[in-house]
This record gives sequence, C-alpha cells and structure tokens, in this order.
Amino acid sequence: MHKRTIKIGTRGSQLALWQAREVEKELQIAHPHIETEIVVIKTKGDIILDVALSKIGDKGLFTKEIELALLNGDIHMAVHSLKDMPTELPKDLMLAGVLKRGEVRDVFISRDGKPLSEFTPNDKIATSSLRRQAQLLHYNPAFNIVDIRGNVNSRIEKMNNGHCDALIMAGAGITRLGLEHLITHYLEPDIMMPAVSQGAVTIEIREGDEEVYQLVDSINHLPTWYQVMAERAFLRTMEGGCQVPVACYSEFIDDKIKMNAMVASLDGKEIISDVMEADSQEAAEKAIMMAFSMLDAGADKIMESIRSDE
Ligand SMILES: NCc1[nH]cc(CCC(=O)O)c1CC(=O)O
Repeated sequence: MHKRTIKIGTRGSQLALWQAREVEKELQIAHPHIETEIVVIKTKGDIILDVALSKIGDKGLFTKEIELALLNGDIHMAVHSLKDMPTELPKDLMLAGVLKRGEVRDVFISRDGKPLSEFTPNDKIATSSLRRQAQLLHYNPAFNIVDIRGNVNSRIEKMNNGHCDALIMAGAGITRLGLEHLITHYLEPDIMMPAVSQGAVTIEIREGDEEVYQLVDSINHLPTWYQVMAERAFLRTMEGGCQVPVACYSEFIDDKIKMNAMVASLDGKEIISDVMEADSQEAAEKAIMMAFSMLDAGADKIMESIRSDE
C-alpha cells in the first residue's frame, strides 16, 4: 500500500500541540499504516497579545490562518479547541469529528491558595472572557476583575508576577498541561457555567475530502459529538453574531443529554437560564427551541443592550 503523510495543522501553544498529538495518537491507533505530521501555524491571536479579546471581537482569531492552510491544501486536517470555533465555518470547511470530551468546568487558581468565597474587592481576579466576568459579578458585584491575555503558561506567570491574585481558567487546559497542582478548586456550573463546547477538541477538514473524512470519522467520539453539536446549535440561535456572555453545561443522564444554559448581562445583574433534556439525536433541535424560549424570556433584551454598548 502506498504511504501518504497526513498533515495535521495546529497552533503552536503547548495546549494546542498536546491536542494535535492526541489526535495523531488516536489516528495511529486506528490506522497503523498511515504516516502523520504535525504542522504548526501561527494565528493572529498568537501575534496580537496586548489587546483585550473582547475588544478585538474577531471570532476567527485563532483559526483563520489554519483554515487558509486547510483550504490551500497545505494540511489535511486542523485540530482546534472547539470552544474557539465560530458557529459558522468558512465555506468549504466542516467539522468531521471530536475527541472524547475532557474536563468541562472552569477552575479557580489563586496565587496563595485562597478560595473564591474568601476573595474581596481588594483582590484582583483576571479573565478576558465576558462570560466569566458576568458570572463573577453576579456572584459578587464588588469583585475587582482585570483583563489578561496570553496562553495558559504566560497567564500563570503574569499572576505570579503580581498582575492579579487569581485566574479563572478552563480545567481542560490546565489538566492537559499537567498543571492540576495549581488548581485551588473547581468551579461548579451553578457559580461559573462553562463556555459552549468547553473541554472538547475538534478536527476540521475540507468538505468533500472523503478519504480524510473517513479517517476522522473513525476516531469521532459520538456521545461528545451529539453533546457539543447541540451546544453549538444553542449558541448559533442565541448569538446573532455579537459577543455575549453565553454559557452552558451538558451531562449525560440515563442516556439522555441534559443541558443547562444561561445568558447574562455584562454586569451580571440579569441572568436568563433554562434547562432541557433530550435523546442524543434530538438534542440539537431541542437546544434551538430552548434558545428561542430564552430569547423570549428576556435574553433578546440583554443581547440588544450589549450590542448597543459596542
Ligand atoms: N479561550 C482560550 C482557550 N481555548 C481553549 C482553552 C482550554 C481548553 C478548552 O476549554 O477546551 C482555552 C483556555 C481557557 O479558557 O482557559
């Protein structure tokens, strides 16, 4: 059999490389005859490090250059954190699969090991996410929240250098980098509901690339796939193109997907939340219905006020 090398595109951060290697490993287990190569690609998000993410407002910030390489044929597949992927993909590209979902929750990492419940307005909590900011302010409107950018390791370094007293990070990223020892405590979804698709790694390919599709499909983790596709259907319906604090948390309960979701105002004062349960195949449709009913219940007003803020 003729040998070909499957090129796997990824960002160069330690977390991105871990994720790409995990995909590579799964492919090699399922198809021992194929050769793989990891191709590192720099994205705008890796280059612009001094501007708040919410101000750049470019959804494809961490994906565009990688997607161009995919469209050019420089790589066969691209590995991403699914939560960084816009709900609408560029024409001619598609998501072909996901790995088994990792930790979904956010974690609290404080420099001195003090828990969130003991934080006061004198302590600085760093996050660049509107979702985390809104939920922190809902928990305590007096919290002192500061912006932070950079990859996981550089954020920890910034905290240790005094930029802030604590960080909120995705547990998945921390775990994948072997930094569990830094976790002060996990944040349960009733306090800090995670981002849509948090903890999931996805593989993007060219539409119609049947050979690569078959490869990826063979390692697709179906329970995760149904879950995250439902979450993304929710986000797509909710969002209408602007950046808002939207969160959700899904679990499997008796083979059904149970999804909690919420939309918050930026100051955390208003929260619209809902919950649904559905069989895997119906979850996306139910998630869309839930999004519409949340829009009706006031999420539409929150979104409008955020849009007029910009
Ligand atoms: N926004 C950056 C980003 N994209 C994916 C992860 C971690 C892995 C994941 O959540 O899947 C992170 C870091 C973080 O939010 O702490």
